[in-house]
Amino acid sequence: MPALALDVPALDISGLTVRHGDVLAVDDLDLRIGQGETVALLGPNGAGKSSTVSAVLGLLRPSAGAVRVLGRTPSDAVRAGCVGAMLQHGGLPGEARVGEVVHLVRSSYADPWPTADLAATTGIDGLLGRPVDALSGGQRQRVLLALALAGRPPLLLLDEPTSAMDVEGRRAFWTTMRGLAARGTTVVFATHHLEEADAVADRVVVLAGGRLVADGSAAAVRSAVSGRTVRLTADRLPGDLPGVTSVTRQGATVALATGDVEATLRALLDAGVPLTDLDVRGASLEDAVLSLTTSGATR
Ligand SMILES: Nc1ncnc2c1ncn2[C@@H]1O[C@H](COP(=O)(O)OP(=O)(O)OP(=O)(O)O)[C@@H](O)[C@H]1O
Repeated sequence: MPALALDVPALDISGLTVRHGDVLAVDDLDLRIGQGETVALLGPNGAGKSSTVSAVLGLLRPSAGAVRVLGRTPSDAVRAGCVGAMLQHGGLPGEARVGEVVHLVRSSYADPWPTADLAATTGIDGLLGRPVDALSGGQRQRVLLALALAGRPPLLLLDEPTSAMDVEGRRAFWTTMRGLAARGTTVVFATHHLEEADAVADRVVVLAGGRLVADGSAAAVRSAVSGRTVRLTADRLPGDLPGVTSVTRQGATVALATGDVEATLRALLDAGVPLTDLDVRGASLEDAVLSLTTSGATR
Protein backbone atom coordinates (compact mmCIF):
# COMPACT_ATOMS: atom_id res chain seq x y z
CA MET A 1 0.00 0.00 0.00
CA PRO A 2 1.41 3.47 -0.86
CA ALA A 3 2.39 5.72 2.05
CA LEU A 4 -0.45 7.90 3.28
CA ALA A 5 -0.27 11.61 3.98
CA LEU A 6 -1.01 12.08 7.67
CA ASP A 7 -3.56 14.81 7.05
CA VAL A 8 -5.81 12.42 5.12
CA PRO A 9 -8.52 11.37 7.58
CA ALA A 10 -8.85 7.65 8.26
CA LEU A 11 -12.59 8.09 7.90
CA ASP A 12 -14.49 10.96 6.41
CA ILE A 13 -18.24 10.48 6.51
CA SER A 14 -20.52 13.27 5.36
CA GLY A 15 -24.30 13.29 5.28
CA LEU A 16 -24.40 9.50 5.47
CA THR A 17 -27.94 8.18 5.29
CA VAL A 18 -28.67 4.46 5.30
CA ARG A 19 -32.11 2.94 4.87
CA HIS A 20 -33.05 -0.70 5.20
CA GLY A 21 -36.40 -0.69 3.42
CA ASP A 22 -38.60 1.59 5.51
CA VAL A 23 -36.15 1.77 8.41
CA LEU A 24 -33.94 4.84 8.59
CA ALA A 25 -30.84 3.30 10.20
CA VAL A 26 -28.36 6.19 9.77
CA ASP A 27 -29.68 9.71 9.46
CA ASP A 28 -27.43 12.36 7.90
CA LEU A 29 -24.29 11.41 9.84
CA ASP A 30 -21.16 13.55 9.65
CA LEU A 31 -18.05 12.03 11.21
CA ARG A 32 -14.36 12.57 10.64
CA ILE A 33 -11.79 10.35 12.30
CA GLY A 34 -8.08 11.13 12.07
CA GLN A 35 -5.34 8.57 11.51
CA GLY A 36 -4.17 6.98 14.74
CA GLU A 37 -7.32 7.70 16.75
CA THR A 38 -9.04 5.01 18.82
CA VAL A 39 -12.74 5.70 18.63
CA ALA A 40 -15.66 3.91 20.30
CA LEU A 41 -19.04 3.93 18.61
CA LEU A 42 -21.67 3.73 21.31
CA GLY A 43 -25.44 3.69 21.41
CA PRO A 44 -28.35 1.39 22.18
CA ASN A 45 -29.51 -1.53 20.03
CA GLY A 46 -30.65 -0.23 16.67
CA ALA A 47 -28.76 3.08 16.99
CA GLY A 48 -27.11 2.59 13.61
CA LYS A 49 -23.59 1.50 14.61
CA SER A 50 -23.44 -1.66 12.48
CA SER A 51 -25.08 0.09 9.53
CA THR A 52 -22.40 2.79 9.72
CA VAL A 53 -19.64 0.16 9.83
CA SER A 54 -21.22 -1.67 6.87
CA ALA A 55 -21.33 1.55 4.86
CA VAL A 56 -17.67 2.24 5.66
CA LEU A 57 -16.80 -1.23 4.39
CA GLY A 58 -18.83 -0.72 1.23
CA LEU A 59 -21.10 -3.63 2.19
CA LEU A 60 -24.21 -1.55 1.65
CA ARG A 61 -25.05 1.33 -0.58
CA PRO A 62 -25.97 4.51 1.31
CA SER A 63 -29.22 6.27 0.37
CA ALA A 64 -27.31 9.55 0.56
CA GLY A 65 -23.99 10.99 1.62
CA ALA A 66 -20.38 10.08 1.04
CA VAL A 67 -17.81 7.92 2.78
CA ARG A 68 -14.07 8.17 2.20
CA VAL A 69 -11.69 5.73 3.82
CA LEU A 70 -8.11 6.99 3.90
CA GLY A 71 -8.97 9.16 0.92
CA ARG A 72 -10.51 6.33 -1.13
CA THR A 73 -13.98 4.96 -1.74
CA PRO A 74 -14.87 2.13 0.67
CA SER A 75 -14.50 -0.61 -1.95
CA ASP A 76 -11.15 0.76 -3.18
CA ALA A 77 -9.91 1.01 0.41
CA VAL A 78 -10.92 -2.58 1.17
CA ARG A 79 -9.40 -3.80 -2.09
CA ALA A 80 -6.15 -1.98 -1.30
CA GLY A 81 -5.95 -3.70 2.09
CA CYS A 82 -6.43 -0.45 4.03
CA VAL A 83 -9.17 -1.86 6.26
CA GLY A 84 -9.33 -4.85 8.58
CA ALA A 85 -12.79 -5.68 9.86
CA MET A 86 -14.30 -7.85 12.54
CA LEU A 87 -18.03 -8.02 12.10
CA GLN A 88 -20.74 -9.29 14.44
CA HIS A 89 -21.71 -12.12 12.11
CA GLY A 90 -18.30 -12.71 10.60
CA GLY A 91 -18.41 -16.02 8.78
CA LEU A 92 -15.71 -18.68 8.80
CA PRO A 93 -15.66 -21.91 6.78
CA GLY A 94 -16.76 -24.47 9.39
CA GLU A 95 -14.83 -27.55 8.31
CA ALA A 96 -11.49 -25.87 7.62
CA ARG A 97 -8.78 -25.73 10.23
CA VAL A 98 -7.92 -22.36 11.76
CA GLY A 99 -4.37 -22.49 10.37
CA GLU A 100 -5.69 -23.10 6.84
CA VAL A 101 -8.04 -20.11 7.04
CA VAL A 102 -5.28 -17.88 8.40
CA HIS A 103 -2.95 -19.09 5.63
CA LEU A 104 -5.59 -18.41 2.96
CA VAL A 105 -6.31 -14.89 4.17
CA ARG A 106 -2.63 -14.04 4.64
CA SER A 107 -1.87 -15.20 1.10
CA SER A 108 -4.26 -12.59 -0.30
CA TYR A 109 -1.98 -9.77 0.93
CA ALA A 110 1.34 -8.62 -0.51
CA ASP A 111 2.96 -8.07 2.89
CA PRO A 112 1.06 -10.14 5.45
CA TRP A 113 1.77 -10.28 9.17
CA PRO A 114 4.05 -13.33 9.80
CA THR A 115 1.90 -16.22 11.02
CA ALA A 116 3.76 -17.02 14.23
CA ASP A 117 3.71 -13.42 15.44
CA LEU A 118 0.11 -12.88 14.31
CA ALA A 119 -1.01 -16.03 16.12
CA ALA A 120 0.88 -15.09 19.28
CA THR A 121 -0.42 -11.52 19.24
CA THR A 122 -4.04 -12.62 18.88
CA GLY A 123 -3.74 -15.61 21.21
CA ILE A 124 -4.60 -18.26 18.63
CA ASP A 125 -1.29 -20.13 18.54
CA GLY A 126 -2.89 -23.09 20.33
CA LEU A 127 -5.83 -23.13 17.94
CA LEU A 128 -4.20 -23.37 14.51
CA GLY A 129 -4.83 -27.14 14.20
CA ARG A 130 -8.47 -26.95 15.32
CA PRO A 131 -11.45 -27.14 13.00
CA VAL A 132 -13.27 -23.81 12.96
CA ASP A 133 -16.48 -25.60 13.99
CA ALA A 134 -14.86 -26.68 17.24
CA LEU A 135 -14.11 -23.15 18.48
CA SER A 136 -15.85 -21.50 21.40
CA GLY A 137 -17.44 -18.08 20.83
CA GLY A 138 -14.48 -16.23 22.35
CA GLN A 139 -11.93 -18.32 20.42
CA ARG A 140 -13.83 -17.62 17.22
CA GLN A 141 -13.61 -13.89 17.91
CA ARG A 142 -9.86 -14.18 18.37
CA VAL A 143 -9.55 -15.97 15.03
CA LEU A 144 -11.67 -13.23 13.40
CA LEU A 145 -9.30 -10.68 14.90
CA ALA A 146 -6.29 -12.52 13.46
CA LEU A 147 -7.94 -12.47 10.02
CA ALA A 148 -8.72 -8.76 10.37
CA LEU A 149 -5.07 -8.09 11.19
CA ALA A 150 -3.52 -10.46 8.63
CA GLY A 151 -2.84 -7.71 6.08
CA ARG A 152 -1.55 -5.20 8.70
CA PRO A 153 -4.27 -2.69 7.82
CA PRO A 154 -3.88 0.94 8.90
CA LEU A 155 -7.60 1.04 9.86
CA LEU A 156 -9.39 -1.53 12.00
CA LEU A 157 -13.18 -1.64 12.22
CA LEU A 158 -14.51 -3.82 14.99
CA ASP A 159 -18.20 -4.45 15.60
CA GLU A 160 -18.71 -5.66 19.18
CA PRO A 161 -15.37 -7.47 19.06
CA THR A 162 -15.35 -8.77 22.63
CA SER A 163 -19.00 -9.77 23.01
CA ALA A 164 -18.19 -13.48 23.39
CA MET A 165 -14.89 -13.13 25.25
CA ASP A 166 -14.27 -13.89 28.90
CA VAL A 167 -12.62 -11.35 31.19
CA GLU A 168 -9.10 -12.56 30.46
CA GLY A 169 -9.76 -12.64 26.71
CA ARG A 170 -11.04 -9.07 26.80
CA ARG A 171 -8.07 -7.83 28.71
CA ALA A 172 -5.67 -9.49 26.25
CA PHE A 173 -7.72 -8.14 23.34
CA TRP A 174 -7.50 -4.54 24.54
CA THR A 175 -3.79 -4.89 25.30
CA THR A 176 -3.33 -5.93 21.66
CA MET A 177 -5.44 -2.97 20.50
CA ARG A 178 -3.45 -0.52 22.61
CA GLY A 179 -0.24 -1.88 21.10
CA LEU A 180 -1.60 -1.44 17.57
CA ALA A 181 -2.87 2.05 18.35
CA ALA A 182 0.55 2.96 19.76
CA ARG A 183 2.02 1.97 16.38
CA GLY A 184 -0.37 4.30 14.58
CA THR A 185 -3.25 1.98 13.64
CA THR A 186 -6.64 3.69 13.64
CA VAL A 187 -9.10 1.62 15.65
CA VAL A 188 -12.86 2.18 15.42
CA PHE A 189 -15.01 -0.15 17.48
CA ALA A 190 -18.69 -0.48 18.30
CA THR A 191 -19.43 -1.83 21.74
CA HIS A 192 -21.98 -2.14 24.50
CA HIS A 193 -19.19 -2.52 27.08
CA LEU A 194 -18.96 1.09 28.12
CA GLU A 195 -16.27 0.52 30.70
CA GLU A 196 -14.06 -0.79 27.86
CA ALA A 197 -14.81 2.26 25.77
CA ASP A 198 -14.00 4.47 28.74
CA ALA A 199 -10.70 2.71 29.35
CA VAL A 200 -9.52 2.36 25.76
CA ALA A 201 -10.95 5.04 23.48
CA ASP A 202 -9.42 8.49 22.93
CA ARG A 203 -12.80 9.54 21.66
CA VAL A 204 -16.37 8.28 21.98
CA VAL A 205 -19.08 8.86 19.42
CA VAL A 206 -22.62 8.26 20.64
CA LEU A 207 -25.37 7.44 18.16
CA ALA A 208 -29.10 7.25 18.81
CA GLY A 209 -31.81 6.78 16.22
CA GLY A 210 -29.15 6.93 13.50
CA ARG A 211 -27.98 10.40 14.56
CA LEU A 212 -24.87 11.59 16.31
CA VAL A 213 -25.78 12.75 19.82
CA ALA A 214 -22.32 13.16 21.38
CA ASP A 215 -18.71 13.20 20.22
CA GLY A 216 -15.71 13.82 22.43
CA SER A 217 -13.39 12.27 24.98
CA ALA A 218 -15.04 9.90 27.44
CA ALA A 219 -14.43 12.51 30.16
CA ALA A 220 -16.17 15.21 28.11
CA VAL A 221 -19.14 12.97 27.37
CA ARG A 222 -19.40 12.00 31.05
CA SER A 223 -19.29 15.62 32.12
CA ALA A 224 -22.16 16.48 29.76
CA VAL A 225 -24.38 14.74 32.27
CA SER A 226 -24.64 16.84 35.35
CA GLY A 227 -25.51 15.29 38.65
CA ARG A 228 -24.47 12.21 40.46
CA THR A 229 -25.64 8.73 41.12
CA VAL A 230 -26.60 7.64 44.63
CA ARG A 231 -26.61 3.86 45.04
CA LEU A 232 -27.91 2.02 48.06
CA THR A 233 -29.51 -1.24 49.06
CA ALA A 234 -33.17 -0.70 49.82
CA ASP A 235 -36.43 -2.64 49.42
CA ARG A 236 -38.65 0.36 49.10
CA LEU A 237 -38.17 4.08 48.58
CA PRO A 238 -40.45 7.03 49.10
CA GLY A 239 -41.81 8.56 45.88
CA ASP A 240 -40.87 12.07 44.73
CA LEU A 241 -37.37 12.26 46.20
CA PRO A 242 -35.99 15.78 45.70
CA GLY A 243 -33.37 16.13 42.97
CA VAL A 244 -33.93 12.64 41.59
CA THR A 245 -34.31 12.41 37.82
CA SER A 246 -34.31 8.64 37.35
CA VAL A 247 -34.48 5.50 39.43
CA THR A 248 -33.10 2.16 38.28
CA ARG A 249 -33.13 -1.04 40.26
CA GLN A 250 -30.85 -4.06 39.92
CA GLY A 251 -31.85 -6.70 42.44
CA ALA A 252 -31.68 -5.10 45.87
CA THR A 253 -29.55 -2.17 44.65
CA VAL A 254 -31.25 1.06 43.68
CA ALA A 255 -29.47 3.74 41.62
CA LEU A 256 -30.85 7.26 41.88
CA ALA A 257 -29.63 9.85 39.41
CA THR A 258 -29.82 13.15 41.22
CA GLY A 259 -29.01 16.77 40.64
CA ASP A 260 -28.97 17.46 44.39
CA VAL A 261 -27.22 14.74 46.39
CA GLU A 262 -27.66 16.50 49.72
CA ALA A 263 -31.43 16.99 49.37
CA THR A 264 -31.87 13.41 48.15
CA LEU A 265 -29.91 11.94 51.07
CA ARG A 266 -31.71 14.18 53.59
CA ALA A 267 -35.10 13.06 52.26
CA LEU A 268 -34.06 9.40 52.46
CA LEU A 269 -32.94 9.83 56.09
CA ASP A 270 -36.10 11.79 56.98
CA ALA A 271 -38.15 8.92 55.52
CA GLY A 272 -36.26 6.47 57.76
CA VAL A 273 -34.54 4.67 54.88
CA PRO A 274 -31.27 3.14 56.17
CA LEU A 275 -28.38 4.15 53.90
CA THR A 276 -27.13 0.59 53.51
CA ASP A 277 -24.17 0.12 51.10
CA LEU A 278 -24.36 3.83 50.22
CA ASP A 279 -22.21 4.86 47.25
CA VAL A 280 -22.25 8.32 45.66
CA ARG A 281 -20.48 8.87 42.33
CA GLY A 282 -20.24 11.22 39.41
CA ALA A 283 -21.87 10.02 36.22
CA SER A 284 -20.26 6.99 34.60
CA LEU A 285 -19.98 6.79 30.83
CA GLU A 286 -22.87 4.33 31.02
CA ASP A 287 -25.02 6.90 32.88
CA ALA A 288 -24.09 9.54 30.32
CA VAL A 289 -24.84 7.37 27.29
CA LEU A 290 -28.12 6.25 28.83
CA SER A 291 -29.09 9.82 29.51
CA LEU A 292 -28.04 11.01 26.04
CA THR A 293 -29.83 8.22 24.22
CA THR A 294 -33.09 8.16 26.14
CA SER A 295 -33.84 11.84 25.94
CA GLY A 296 -36.10 11.59 22.91
CA ALA A 297 -33.40 10.89 20.36
CA THR A 298 -34.05 7.14 20.08
CA ARG A 299 -36.84 5.47 18.23
N1 LIG B 1 -30.80 -5.85 7.04
C1 LIG B 1 -31.68 -5.09 7.66
N2 LIG B 1 -32.98 -5.07 7.27
C2 LIG B 1 -33.88 -4.28 7.88
N3 LIG B 1 -33.58 -3.47 8.94
C3 LIG B 1 -32.33 -3.46 9.36
C4 LIG B 1 -31.31 -4.28 8.76
N4 LIG B 1 -30.13 -4.05 9.42
C5 LIG B 1 -30.40 -3.16 10.39
N5 LIG B 1 -31.72 -2.80 10.37
C6 LIG B 1 -32.38 -1.83 11.23
O1 LIG B 1 -31.64 -0.61 11.17
C7 LIG B 1 -31.57 0.00 12.46
C8 LIG B 1 -30.11 0.18 12.84
O2 LIG B 1 -29.54 -1.11 13.03
P1 LIG B 1 -27.99 -1.34 13.33
O3 LIG B 1 -27.77 -2.83 13.29
O4 LIG B 1 -27.20 -0.48 12.44
O5 LIG B 1 -27.89 -0.79 14.81
P2 LIG B 1 -26.77 -1.07 15.93
O6 LIG B 1 -26.54 0.24 16.60
O7 LIG B 1 -25.59 -1.74 15.32
O8 LIG B 1 -27.52 -2.07 16.90
P3 LIG B 1 -26.94 -3.26 17.84
O9 LIG B 1 -26.29 -2.58 19.00
O10 LIG B 1 -28.17 -3.99 18.23
O11 LIG B 1 -25.99 -4.09 17.02
C9 LIG B 1 -32.36 -0.89 13.40
O12 LIG B 1 -33.66 -0.39 13.49
C10 LIG B 1 -32.36 -2.24 12.69
O13 LIG B 1 -33.51 -3.00 13.03
